[in-house]
Amino acid sequence: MSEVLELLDVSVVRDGRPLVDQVSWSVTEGERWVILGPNGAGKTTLLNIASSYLFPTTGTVQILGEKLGGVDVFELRPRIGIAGIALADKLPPGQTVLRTVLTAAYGMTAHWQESYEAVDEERARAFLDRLGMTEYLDRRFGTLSEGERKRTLIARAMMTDPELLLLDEPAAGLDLGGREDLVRRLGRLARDPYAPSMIMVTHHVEEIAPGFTHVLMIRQGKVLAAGPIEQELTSRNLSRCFGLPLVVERQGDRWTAQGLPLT
Ligand SMILES: Nc1ncnc2c1ncn2[C@@H]1O[C@H](COP(=O)(O)OP(=O)(O)OP(=O)(O)O)[C@@H](O)[C@H]1O
Repeated sequence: MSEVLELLDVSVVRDGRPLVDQVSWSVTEGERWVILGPNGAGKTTLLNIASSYLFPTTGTVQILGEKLGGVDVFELRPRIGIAGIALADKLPPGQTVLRTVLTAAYGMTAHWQESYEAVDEERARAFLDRLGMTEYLDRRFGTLSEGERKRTLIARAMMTDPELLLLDEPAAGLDLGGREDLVRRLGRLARDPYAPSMIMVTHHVEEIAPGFTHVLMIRQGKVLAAGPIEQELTSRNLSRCFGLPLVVERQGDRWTAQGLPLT
């Protein structure tokens, strides 16, 4: 098993303040990680490092065996799939869902003159189908609901056959049905042995799909806990992470958390 991601003593400092503070973390091939933490904790900053878009102020980062700073990021990036809100804003709203997914195969956000291979189109249709988007192939991306947009972005991220898949709050803004539908689909992906290693940022333990194996908890840029989910996703760790008394429970293969009542 090889390391997919390795951060050693990584800090990101802006305006004299560490957004990520001496983080050491490694993700091994096949693992599925959840990053949990309150608003402003540094979760997206960590994902931006993992996607090679942000270089740390200090420390070293290895992504898919390549050292950040010593590798051409344009060769590295196609090996990483990213589904996040920031990307959604960069995609042309007038482009169809199918085109939106297809353009990922060529590492671009809009389609110009490139001719797509039939095999690419088949792949795009297959990923969209797995995410329940078959009925929307010809719809314009900009007209999709938030849930439909998120599922399209995940299909898009899978297009390049990435070795590492990064999901930034995939269930944020979804209604209960939409969340549960997405969690089921992510669960299927997480348990697929051929699926890439995965890192998902979330605010809610209810959004952790079955099949996720590890959790990293971060608060004010510092890692509070990192390791196997059954070991680290405890009431104690979660309470420290979010800064109030919380009780976390496992129900079957899902998680729930509640604050303790005020006395
Ligand atoms: N370029 C920047 N310059 C200064 N501060 C920044 C910059 N980018 C992010 N920050 C700050 O760094 C902190 C961590 O941001 P980050 O987006 O990583 O948090 P997060 O855990 O993803 O938060 P959320 O859950 O709200 O999305 C925040 O306080 C944010 O305001």
